[in-house]
Amino acid sequence: MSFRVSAMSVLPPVRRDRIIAHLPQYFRKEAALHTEDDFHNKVKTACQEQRTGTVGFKISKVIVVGDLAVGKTCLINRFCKDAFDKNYKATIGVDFEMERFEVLGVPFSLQLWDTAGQERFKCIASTYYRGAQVVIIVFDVNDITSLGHVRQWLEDALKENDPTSVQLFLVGTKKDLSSPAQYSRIEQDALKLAQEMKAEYWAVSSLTGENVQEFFFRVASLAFETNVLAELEKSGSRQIGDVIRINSTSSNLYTTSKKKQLSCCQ
Ligand SMILES: Nc1nc2c(ncn2[C@@H]2O[C@H](COP(=O)(O)OP(=O)(O)OP(=O)(O)O)[C@@H](O)[C@H]2O)c(=O)[nH]1
Ligand SMILES: [Mg+2]
Repeated sequence: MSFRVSAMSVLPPVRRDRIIAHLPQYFRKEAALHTEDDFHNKVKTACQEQRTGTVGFKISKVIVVGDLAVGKTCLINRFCKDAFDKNYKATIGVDFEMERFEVLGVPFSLQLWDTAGQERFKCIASTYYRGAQVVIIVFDVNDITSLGHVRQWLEDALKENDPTSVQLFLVGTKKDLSSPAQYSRIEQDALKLAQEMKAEYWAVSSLTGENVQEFFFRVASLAFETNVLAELEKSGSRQIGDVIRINSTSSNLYTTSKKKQLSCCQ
């Protein structure tokens, strides 16, 4: 008797509120990773024709960094657990949550790494930065100092990753505590910084939930889109020749992979 266990049969179905059928829009046009109305046509076709290769089985790593108490843990908890705790409990080292989505009918998972902002835990936390596809840098819209530290967080996160392939987001939290006038002042600075860093800018409130789901849907969608495009490029260049290459020199398997291996301690 043959017995097959596939990932699909082991995992429970994706939650109905994690199904993404259209590209969620950016928050601010002037600081968006791209401003297209919908998913790339190539991506839509590939999903329809089920030509997404291994994308559906991969898990994309997302790291969330930023100063202590800016609201990183609350942001993740609002999205993953629909909960909010007004008491501050510092993250010690790191925590992570898995979130499963279905994008254009294809399963897609994000592994969200919540890191510690406190200086004394930073050293442990930074050992988990490596291999991130998405970096989310968080600041508090009521605290200009936390915005000032964003560049340092970026530098630390990119040390452990390939800067050319990371998708970057800059997120202002605690929007509920800010008056519209105060908010729009800090937004000017945040937008400028986001543009310089080539990051997509968002402002959210984990207390009210404002923009939280929209933000994570956008992250999942853009990460997914990038992965499908990369997969298509790979399969486009592979074709018949690759079978021959695999059979003849196995070392080619490694030389075709461009992934950079960075050392942890420098
Ligand atoms: N009003 C309001 N308070 C918030 C919001 N997000 C977080 N807070 C509060 O800010 C404090 C810090 O939140 P955390 O999410 O624990 O901060 P963190 O960035 O994870 O801090 P570390 O783990 O030390 O790096 C807590 O008291 C939260 O209740 C928000 O959107 N609105
Ligand atoms: Mg925390």
